This record gives sequence, structure tokens and C-alpha cells, in this order.
Amino acid sequence: MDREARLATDGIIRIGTRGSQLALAQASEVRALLMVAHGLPSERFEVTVISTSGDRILDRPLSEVGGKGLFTKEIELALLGGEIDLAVHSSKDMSTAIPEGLAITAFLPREDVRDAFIGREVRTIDELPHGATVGSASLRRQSLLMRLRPDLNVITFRGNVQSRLRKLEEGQVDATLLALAGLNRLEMSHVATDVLDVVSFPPAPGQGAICIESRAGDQETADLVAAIADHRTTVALTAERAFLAELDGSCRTPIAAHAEMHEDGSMTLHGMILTPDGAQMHETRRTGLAEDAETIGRMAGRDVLEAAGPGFFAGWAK
Ligand SMILES: NCc1[nH]cc(CCC(=O)O)c1CC(=O)O
Repeated sequence: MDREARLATDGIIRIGTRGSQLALAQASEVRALLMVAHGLPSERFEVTVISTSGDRILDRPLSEVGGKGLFTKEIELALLGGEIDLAVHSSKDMSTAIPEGLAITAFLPREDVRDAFIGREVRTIDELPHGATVGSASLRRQSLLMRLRPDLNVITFRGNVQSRLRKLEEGQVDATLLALAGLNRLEMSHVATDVLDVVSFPPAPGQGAICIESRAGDQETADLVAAIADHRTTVALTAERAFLAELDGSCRTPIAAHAEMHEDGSMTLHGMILTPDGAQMHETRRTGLAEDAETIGRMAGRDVLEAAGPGFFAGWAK
């Protein structure tokens, strides 16, 4: 029996995801893409919701609790334990080190990479009054904001998309920033009052891209998800994640990166590191062949480390 026939006759494909509305929307998107790609009915799929430490710890900034692995650890344990066959993640939340026995088997076509600005009484960052309060959980967004507007009162602001918007409505903050990708997936892009450009406000590595993780030896699932993988996104994410890998071992400073593969097979990467207060910034642009994405990412990482010098990290080191 070939693989398609086997999938059509045995077992359920079990998809693991976090329980936030955004995570559930992403899991539904993956299921829909797999149904279309393989002609499978929805009954072949089961979506298992898994609560992660990142979902439970809401009172502290993530950078204090221990960063990225927090949104993926419990889901990865379920994969390793065979409770689920594939995990759907926001690539932005993935650490660069994938646990032994697991692998990223697909990056899906990328959504909009940009950040959205959501003001309660104003439409843009420029229009915010002196000293206005802006909430964000992201060190990168906090730093980029303070770089543009050192007068702002930037505060840490956690929770899922809906709870952040509620805090904004209640007046706890005058504005917030969210990934446009998440708003689009939730069909909530109407709340954005401005969209920030990638040159002055580059996204987090991986922003806007869903990735699928599965067991390293599970060829059947790897083949299944290969049908919905996107090459250009894979190239961009390879470069951005290599840039991040080069940096995140040595610093906890804000990191931004945006890579794009072009039609002619070339690619560009814009990488940036900042001090948390936004006062200092180093950036690099590298262009090369898509097949060299990993090297380009690594070299870009070294560019900014070298430009920054050891003094840059004084006070911001791990
Ligand atoms: N850290 C939370 C998170 N992880 C991924 C997204 C957005 C969706 C994406 O980037 O794919 C968000 C929310 C946000 O930043 O607004």
C-alpha cells in the first residue's frame, strides 16, 4: 500500500498546539492545508490542545522566566512521548536549538512579517503625546520604540492578543504593538491603526511563519507535511534562525531580522541588535544565494557582534 492509501485507511493524524485563539487558528490552517494537499477528510485529524509554561506564567516578562522554549517545551514532550504526531508553532517562539529526537519538518508560506501599531486615541507612533504609555512584552519592540521616541513610557505587557487589546481598551496603555500576521490570522487586522515598515522596525526572527515540528525518525509525517512546505519561507527562516543562533548564545539584547528570497534565487538579510533602551543599535545587510542562507545568517550575526564590540553587552549580558 502506498503512503496516501495507508493514510486514508489507518490512524488519525494528531496535531498538537497551544490553546490560544491564535494557536488554534494556526492549527486549523495546517489541518486545512493538509486536507487539500492530500485529499483527506477532517475526521482524519485530531487537534490536541497543550498548555505550556508560557501560557501559565503571565505575571513576569518572558525574558526573566527563561525566554523562548517556554511556549514549546510541553508540546515537544508530547511529540517525544508519541501523544501527538506533529506540532504547530509560531516560528518566532522557537528556540534555535531543537531537542534531540525532534526536527522542524516544514515552514508554511509566510504571512505579513510586519508589526502593527494599535493606538487608542492616535493612529501612529509619531502622533503619541509626550510621555504616552505603550505596552509590549517584546524586548525588541520596546527597544525599537524607545529608539524612535525616547520620551515614551514603555511598559511590559503580557498575555494573548485578546487580553492585550482589552487592556488597551480599558486604558491601561495608550498603544500597543502586535504582529500583523497574528491579527490577520485572527481576522482582526482592522484593529491596527498603522503598519510599521521593516526597515526602521524590523520583525523578530521567524515572525509571521508557522512551522511544523515532528519526530526526527517519523518519515511518514515528514512526507505528509513536505507537501505544504514553502521554499522561499524556508530560505528566509534558515537565514534568520542562523543569525539568531549566532547571537542568542552571547546576549539577551533585543534582536531583529528580516530575510527575503527573491525570484532570481538570491536572498537578502537585514539583521539588527539593540540595547534594551534603544540608545545603541548595530545593523547589517547581506545578500547572496538562497542556498547559502545558513552561512549568510551566521556571517550577519558575526557582523553585528563585531560592530558592537564587547562593551555593547556590558550590563545586558546573560
Ligand atoms: N510571542 C507571541 C507571538 N508569537 C507569534 C505571534 C504572532 C504571529 C507570528 O509572528 O507568526 C505572537 C503574538 C505577537 O507578537 O503579536
